[in-house]
Amino acid sequence: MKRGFLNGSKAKARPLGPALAAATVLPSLVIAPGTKAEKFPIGKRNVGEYHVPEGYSQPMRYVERDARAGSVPNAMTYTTLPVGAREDEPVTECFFYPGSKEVVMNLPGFPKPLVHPATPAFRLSSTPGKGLGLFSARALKQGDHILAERPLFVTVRGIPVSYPPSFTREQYHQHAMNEFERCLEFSVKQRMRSEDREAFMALKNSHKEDGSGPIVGIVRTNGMRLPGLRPDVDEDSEFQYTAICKDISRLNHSCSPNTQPRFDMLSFSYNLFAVRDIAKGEELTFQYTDITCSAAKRNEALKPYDFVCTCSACKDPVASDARRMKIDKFGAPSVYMWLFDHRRPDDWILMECRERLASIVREGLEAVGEYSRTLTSAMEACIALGDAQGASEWAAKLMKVKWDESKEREALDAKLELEALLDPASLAYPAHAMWRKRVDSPYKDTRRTDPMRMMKMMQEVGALANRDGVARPWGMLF
Ligand SMILES: C[S@@+](CC[C@H](N)C(=O)[O-])C[C@H]1O[C@@H](n2cnc3c(N)ncnc32)[C@H](O)[C@@H]1O
Repeated sequence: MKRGFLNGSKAKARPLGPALAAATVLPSLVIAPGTKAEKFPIGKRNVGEYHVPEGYSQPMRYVERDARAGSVPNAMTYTTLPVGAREDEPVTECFFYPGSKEVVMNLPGFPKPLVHPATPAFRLSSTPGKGLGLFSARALKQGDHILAERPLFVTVRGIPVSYPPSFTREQYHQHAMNEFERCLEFSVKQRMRSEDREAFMALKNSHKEDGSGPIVGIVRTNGMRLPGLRPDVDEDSEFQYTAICKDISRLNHSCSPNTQPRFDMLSFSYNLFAVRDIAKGEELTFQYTDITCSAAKRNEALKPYDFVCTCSACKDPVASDARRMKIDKFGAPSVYMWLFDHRRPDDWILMECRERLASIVREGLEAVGEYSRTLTSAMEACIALGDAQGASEWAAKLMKVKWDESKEREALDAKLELEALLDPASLAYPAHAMWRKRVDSPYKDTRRTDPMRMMKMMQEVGALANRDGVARPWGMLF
C-alpha cells in the first residue's frame, strides 16, 4: 500500500484499539535521501582536513505526518513501532527505507505482545577481558526460551550521501559517517524514550578511534542483522537493517555459541534460545560472524569488534578447521538425491546424517543452519522409508530447534506439521508428500539409458523438493 505524503492520507494499516486513546503517538518523520551508500571501513584512519561544500550535506528536510501513515516514496522514515504503544509497552525507534514500515504495519495480527520466559533465565555480569556479558541464571535445556526483547533501535546500515568529486575515498567515508551520525542523532536524541536512550548510550562502543560518531560507533559494535523488512533486497545486502538491543547486544561472541536469537516480526522482537543444554552460571554467547569457516577467516571478520577470539576452536584450530570445512563444504545430505538412487543403500542418508551431526555437536555448531537441515534430512529419510517411529524421534529433535529461521521451517510451522509428526500414529504420515517414496519407488530398475523415464523421475524429485513453493537443495541424481 503506497501513500503519498502530500495528500496526508491516514493509514488504515492497523485498526485503532482502545489503547491508542491513552497512548503517546509520535509522528513519523521523513527525510529526502541523497545519492550513494557504501560500506563503512574499519580501523584507525587519517582523513586530513577537508571541507564539505554547500549542497553536499544531507538535506534533512523533515515532514511531520500522522504516525499511522505509511512511507513516502524516495524518502527515509523515522518512526516508532508499534505505533500507539502504551507508555509501559516496549517500543523500537526505527530509521527506515520507504516500504519497510508497511511490511510491519500490514501484517495481520501486528503487534503481538511479547512472551517472556516464566522465570528469569539470564543475568548481566562482567566477564574477564570481555567487558559485560550475559550469563544463565538457571540450568537451561536445548530449545529453552531465554528472553524476548524489542530492539531499542532498528536502522539502515548506512545512508546514501552526495559528495564532491574532489574528495578522496577516505574523505568520502568520513563524510558518509558524519552524515549518518547526524541522521541517527535525530532518532536517538529527539525521539527515543529517555530510559531507552540511556540504555542505548550505555552500550559498548568499540569504534571510538575510526571516525565513527558516538551513535554510529554503538550501532557498529552492537548491531545485529535484521532480515525481513526489505523482502525485495538480498538478505545479506548492506542495504538491509541492523538492530540494537538492550540485553541481546550484551552477548559476547563465541565460535561455538550456545544461544541464537530469532526475530519474530509479529511481536517485533528477538527471542533468544539455548541451542544446547547450558549449565547454571555459564556465559551465554552467540556468533558475530560466519562460524563455519577457518579460525583465521573468523578472526579477520571479527577485527571491527576489536578483540581476538580465544574460544577453544580458535586456540587449537587445526582439527577444528578441518571439521568445520567438511561441515560447510558438504552440506546436509540430499534426501531428494537419494530417494530414487537405488545404488545407494536404504540407510545411506541416516548414516550420513548421524556422522554429520556428531561433527556439528563436537564443534558446537548447533546454531548454524546445517544442524536443522541435517535433522530435517534424517526425518524425511525415515518418512520416505515408511518408518514413522524413527521420523517422530527426529521430529522431536527438530521441535527443539526454535531458532531456525529457514523457509523450510517456516513452511512446517505454518501447517503445524512438526507437531503432527511427533505422533508416529498420526495421519500426517500417510498424507506426507514423501511417505514411502523410497520403499514404493517405481524407479528401482530405471537405467540411465532410458531418458524418458529418467526425465519423469527428475521431474518427480523436483516437485517434491520444491513443494509448498520452498526451494530445497537436492543436487544431482547419479
Ligand atoms: C556487542 S558488544 C558485547 C557486550 C560487551 N562485552 C559489553 O561490555 O557491553 C561487543 C564487544 O564485546 C567485546 N567482546 C565480545 N566478544 C568477545 C570475546 N569473545 N572476547 C573478547 N571480547 C569480546 C568486544 O569488545 C566487542 O567489541
